[in-house]
Amino acid sequence: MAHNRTLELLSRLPKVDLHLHLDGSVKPETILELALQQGIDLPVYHKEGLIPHMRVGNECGSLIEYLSKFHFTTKFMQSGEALERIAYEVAQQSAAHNCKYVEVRFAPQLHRNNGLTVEETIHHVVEGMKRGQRDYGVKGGVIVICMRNHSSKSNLEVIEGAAQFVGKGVVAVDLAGDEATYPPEFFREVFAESTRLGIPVTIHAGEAAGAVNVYEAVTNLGATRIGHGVRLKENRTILDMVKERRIPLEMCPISNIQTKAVPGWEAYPIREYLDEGLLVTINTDNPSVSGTDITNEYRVLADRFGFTTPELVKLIMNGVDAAFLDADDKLSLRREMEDEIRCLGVSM
Ligand SMILES: O=c1[nH]cnc2c1ncn2[C@H]1C[C@H](O)[C@@H](CO)O1
Ligand SMILES: [Zn+2]
Repeated sequence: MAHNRTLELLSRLPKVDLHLHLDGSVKPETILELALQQGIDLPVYHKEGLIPHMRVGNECGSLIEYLSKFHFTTKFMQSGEALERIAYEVAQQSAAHNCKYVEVRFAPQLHRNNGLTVEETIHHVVEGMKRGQRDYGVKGGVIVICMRNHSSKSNLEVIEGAAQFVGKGVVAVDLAGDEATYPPEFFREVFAESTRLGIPVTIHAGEAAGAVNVYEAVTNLGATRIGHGVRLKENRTILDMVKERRIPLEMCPISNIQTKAVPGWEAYPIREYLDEGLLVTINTDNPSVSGTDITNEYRVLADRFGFTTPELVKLIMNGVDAAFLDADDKLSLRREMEDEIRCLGVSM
């Protein structure tokens, strides 16, 4: 186990989180308050009792089971006010772990039950993050998600909505949901539109299905980053392509074990990928569903794989390199983080 000094250092190191879902980052306390405000019944009225409804347990057997937890939370995320509040609270929670930059992703079509438009949902999430940046100093960007189980029409609406906010808070678009049932080739038409509009793309791939999905995402959907990519190790040729093109992998260790992207920690390829020279980044995916936070992700890696402090710093700085930021903003984030790391007495 990482002893106290390592844990203390991990929590103080400046970090980034590039893969975090808004609807997987809701505090149970917030659900309690939103339910009262919105007049929605809850199964229980105390924080501890809500956790089992929001979080997966050790017995989680698949991505499908993992995804079932989101139905509970999204019921409370159907107003602009709720979206803004939850985005704001992501910045608050990020600051508590010295996370300097966070890319928050959400699927607009899951938040329209009470009549919000796609653009309105995006507007409120952007506003919440802006307010979070003002109050907590956490910089951020929004990634707008298309869902695998939605129609092309619905996903095209999402791309068009996202395009309105590029340069005004939105940094990319994504594809999430049940990967095994809906392979990436079903979405060529949708992502042809994001390419046409010049919006950067990241795709969840190689999580609940094989490496060919990573190939499809990069070559036909225009992905310049990959969500997870855990199963890339199953195909040497595709792994080499990802390496040559310097496509960052947004890995989310705790979530990847829970969804059974690999059978267990002994099969988790992070050490292999780092040694191969792949651009691996560490992220949380869904703090409230996975019961994790960004410090915990690094702690688990230190414990399970014996990563040294310089290796952990390398993983952190890979995240800065992979961020959907323009060159100037990336350089200033990099400098700010390097200065802070040096101040902690860690050599770079
Ligand atoms: O790890 C994931 N893989 C695929 N889909 C996911 C993952 N985590 C969350 N989602 C889905 C469920 C959410 O409701 C949706 C939008 O954030 O994205
Ligand atoms: Zn995800």
